Amino acid sequence: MTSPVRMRPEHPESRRVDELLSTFSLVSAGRPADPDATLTGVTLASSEVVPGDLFVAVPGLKVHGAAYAAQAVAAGAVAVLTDATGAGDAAHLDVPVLVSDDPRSLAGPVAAWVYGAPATELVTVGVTGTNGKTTTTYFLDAALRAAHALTAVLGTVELRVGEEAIESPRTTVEAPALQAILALARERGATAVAMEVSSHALALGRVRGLTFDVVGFTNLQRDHLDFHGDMDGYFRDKARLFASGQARRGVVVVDDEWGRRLVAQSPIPVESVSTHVGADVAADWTVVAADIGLDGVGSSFVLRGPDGAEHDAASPLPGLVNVSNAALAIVLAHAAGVDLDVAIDAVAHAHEIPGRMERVIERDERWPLALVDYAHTPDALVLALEAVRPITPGRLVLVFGSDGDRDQGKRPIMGEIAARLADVIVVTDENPRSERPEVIRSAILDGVRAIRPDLTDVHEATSRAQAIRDALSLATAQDTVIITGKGHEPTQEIAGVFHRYNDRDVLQAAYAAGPDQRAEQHA
Ligand SMILES: CC(=O)N[C@H]1[C@@H](OP(=O)(O)OP(=O)(O)OC[C@H]2O[C@@H](n3ccc(=O)[nH]c3=O)[C@H](O)[C@@H]2O)O[C@H](CO)[C@@H](O)[C@@H]1O[C@H](C)C(=O)N[C@@H](C)C(=O)N[C@H](CCC(=O)O)C(=O)O
Ligand SMILES: Nc1ncnc2c1ncn2[C@@H]1O[C@H](COP(=O)(O)OP(=O)(O)OP(=O)(O)O)[C@@H](O)[C@H]1O
Repeated sequence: MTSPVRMRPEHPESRRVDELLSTFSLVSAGRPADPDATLTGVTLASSEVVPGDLFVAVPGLKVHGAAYAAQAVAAGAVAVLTDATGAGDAAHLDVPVLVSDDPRSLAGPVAAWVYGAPATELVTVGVTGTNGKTTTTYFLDAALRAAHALTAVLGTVELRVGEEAIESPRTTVEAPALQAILALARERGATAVAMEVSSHALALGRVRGLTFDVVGFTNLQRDHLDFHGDMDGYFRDKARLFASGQARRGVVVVDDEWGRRLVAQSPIPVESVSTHVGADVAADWTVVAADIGLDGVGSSFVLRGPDGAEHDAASPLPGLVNVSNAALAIVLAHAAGVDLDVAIDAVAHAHEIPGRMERVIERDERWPLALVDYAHTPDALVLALEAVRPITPGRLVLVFGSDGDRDQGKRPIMGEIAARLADVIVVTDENPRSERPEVIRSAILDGVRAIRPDLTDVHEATSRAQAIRDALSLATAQDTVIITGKGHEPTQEIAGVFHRYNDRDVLQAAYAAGPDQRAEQHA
């Protein structure tokens, strides 16, 4: 995977180590700070150190970063910021060691300081929620692009500044990497940034040191309970984005109780958006009518603003959830200073988003329609299947699995959903990680069996690529094949190894091999 190291300013500002000490009231351990020593960057990972960096050594869930301080210094780190425990390990190093009670929380503010507070020169918008962050962020970027000459978009799919993009290592990068990217964006002349903010990022302080101009909330659904404990804990972590000092104002979708709770308790001013037509939820912005296009291309809807004026709008992706994402993106862009009509028009014409209801094979007389979607939670799976049903004259063929080392409870639930809403099911692997893949598949199949005890039209494939080929060979041209769970992901993680793998590539290779090959497989 490409590292975010490349996303750094070419001409960084420099800061003196002794100033860092006084600005953040740090205690010095080990060698005293040389008054001439300067810092030009910050990192949390020894493997990403660039000469001139401050290495922030934090206590992790697995190891203490201070164990890698010597490696960081060998790679060019000029100082180490750590806690009292880490200071013991780092004291012998030939660089100043600065001590704080909570170096992880300081990493963002310190990086913002080193890079010269880049966010203050950018319009910054952050989007959180279980589902829809990526989609909303891309819709939002389309609207920001209509008003700004250059923008950046940061999230699960990629880290993009203008036309320069790299694969993203995760949804929200570590705080120092984020500040470096913001500094690069500013250096390149970008004036607006749309980014996804995961609950892990909020829990681990990755957006500290950045005050967003506007933040958005999509929804809260069951996910990541392995990390956050329960839904209340998950909500508390998400709600951290809506805090004074973290954001100036917010926009919240109030379709679920969590959104309504967030509005009720938010310490920052928020606007609410209700997107379920007829739900009768009081909100500042309301989707009062929606025409969910049966062509699977998109939907049109009417958005009523706080002044009562009604606006014709559209989502370029199918399904009700994308009406919700489009409405949120429009209101976020407007709150971030984009003219409302400009935002509505730009969102309606937003480009396709990798792995989000992405149509890879179009239906013709020989091929089924085949799509890739990132749905990997029970609710998202329901929505994805419901979105494609109206555009499926024949049977709905679903290929899916569930991640290893992640929430185990959702496996049978997703199996049940598949059995209820799809006609033909191919259960396969997602990212098994350290778990045995057959154990994961078996948990999913338990759920399938609860609805379809005889397992009619249910298949199991040990290789995901084979599962996709199987699905294509099972499908007729009237059917729709939908592959959920991995979306744009460029790798599959099996037993600690990341294999290059992408659902879209497999579909395209099968398509390139031709329908005859498909028929042969069928035979
Ligand atoms: C659960 C979680 O988020 N863990 C994060 C946490 O890891 P950790 O506390 O276990 O760190 P550790 O491995 O003990 O290492 C401690 C410190 O030593 C450093 N280190 C470690 C080894 C080394 O060789 N050199 C080195 O410098 C590490 O960079 C780290 O700073 O801190 C590390 C950096 O400080 C993160 O890289 C790591 O994210 C891991 C990789 C991860 O997979 N996170 C996922 C779950 C995540 O954040 N996902 C969300 C999206 C979720 C979603 O919505 O789907 C995301 O934003 O991507
Ligand atoms: N507003 C929404 N409500 C519920 N489900 C949605 C919504 N938007 C998208 N989805 C479903 O969730 C899946 C993930 O969408 P998207 O990638 O936009 O979300 P995300 O928040 O970025 O997810 P992740 O954090 O896992 O990367 C989509 O493939 C779709 O099936």
